[in-house]
Amino acid sequence: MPVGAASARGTMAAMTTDTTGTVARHGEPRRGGPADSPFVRACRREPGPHTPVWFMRQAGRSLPEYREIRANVPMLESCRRPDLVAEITLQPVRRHGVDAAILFSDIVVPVAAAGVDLDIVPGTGPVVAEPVRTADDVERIRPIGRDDVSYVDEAVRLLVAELGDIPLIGFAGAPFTLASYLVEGGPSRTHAKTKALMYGEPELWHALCARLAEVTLSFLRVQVDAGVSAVQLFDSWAGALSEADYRRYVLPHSTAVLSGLADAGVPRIHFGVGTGELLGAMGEAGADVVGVDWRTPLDVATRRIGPDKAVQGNLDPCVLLAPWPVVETEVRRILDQGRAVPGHVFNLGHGVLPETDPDVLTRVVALVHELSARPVE
Ligand SMILES: Cc1c2[nH]c(c1CCC(=O)O)Cc1[nH]c(c(CCC(=O)O)c1C)Cc1[nH]c(c(CCC(=O)O)c1C)Cc1[nH]c(c(C)c1CCC(=O)O)C2
Repeated sequence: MPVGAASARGTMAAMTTDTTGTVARHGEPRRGGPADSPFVRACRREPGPHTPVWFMRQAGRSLPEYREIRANVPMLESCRRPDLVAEITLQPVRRHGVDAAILFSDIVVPVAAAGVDLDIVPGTGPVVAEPVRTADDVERIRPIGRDDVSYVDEAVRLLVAELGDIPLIGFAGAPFTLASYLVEGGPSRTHAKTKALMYGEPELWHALCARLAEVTLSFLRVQVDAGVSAVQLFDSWAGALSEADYRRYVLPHSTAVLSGLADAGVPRIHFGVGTGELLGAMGEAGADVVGVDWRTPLDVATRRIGPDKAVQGNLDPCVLLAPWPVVETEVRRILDQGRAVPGHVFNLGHGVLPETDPDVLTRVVALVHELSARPVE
């Protein structure tokens, strides 16, 4: 069981709270808290007791307890209720024993707080009432502060107290991925309208991305100030771009977000799907850890990213639907590759699919811990 999981499991009777407010277990020496956890150590490329593992979209529809709690609550409303956010965030920690929790929220939450009229439609994703396509539309996206997302501040504080030594990951969507939802009006396979605006009206494009970077940075600042131990910037759809276009149209804005957190003292993870050709640039944006999908082996990724960053990934989420021996072989292969890189956080190459058997996730966590266990000096 990971350190501090007893807290997340709700056995608070076995806990004491020291003068710094940090929960410690009876009979155990005080440790360094989440900053000393296997997850944060791997992000810093420091050795730890085992390879840490968590799953993108671990809080969500693969869990029956999630479906139950969300039964009559719309997605955006659930993101705005700190009690629900805390409970849903803790569900996968209790069930799987993962090495990190990720805040339950969505990439469009700060954009909604900035005044964009949108909803998250079940089975579809974010849908924007009036797509953003003109300079006036961009102007209507207001800068945000703590008061606009006080429910996130509150939820993070609740969670940090409850999680003890287990780190909480905060997150936000990167400017390109957010811009795609805003310009298209919803999910898109080709991002055609987004790219048309990018190529056709570069000034407007840069104004939109600069505004989104500002909103994103403020949103992440609120989470850092409330106590998250790491942040992940999701640029899920950046892989739709060539490296040259990524560098020209996107990199300056994602850099504004990540470099804006250089003084925050928490690891910054930068993730996208289909970004094999962009990995070097995504590292340059100011990441400490670069997320890698299943298309690029971790050792190849590290050659592209450089030795001064850790990598996170990269099991194909579809492998979890295969028979267990296949899952085991793939986990072993990824851990072997992970041994050859400066720091490895085990994860999927993209989010958990809703049809995934949660017991398989639990088994993967145990297997990663078992196969990677090592003595620490
Ligand atoms: C692109 C993107 C979105 N949201 C997110 C991304 C980036 C990650 C990625 O690439 O998958 C990020 C996200 N969304 C959610 C989380 C929660 C934390 C976690 O467990 O990882 C995170 C990190 C909850 C969610 N966000 C959403 C759900 C499903 C809502 C439900 O339960 O009805 C959850 C749990 C909705 C959502 N929101 C979005 C999509 C594409 C969807 C799925 C649409 C669907 O298939 O229903 C936008």
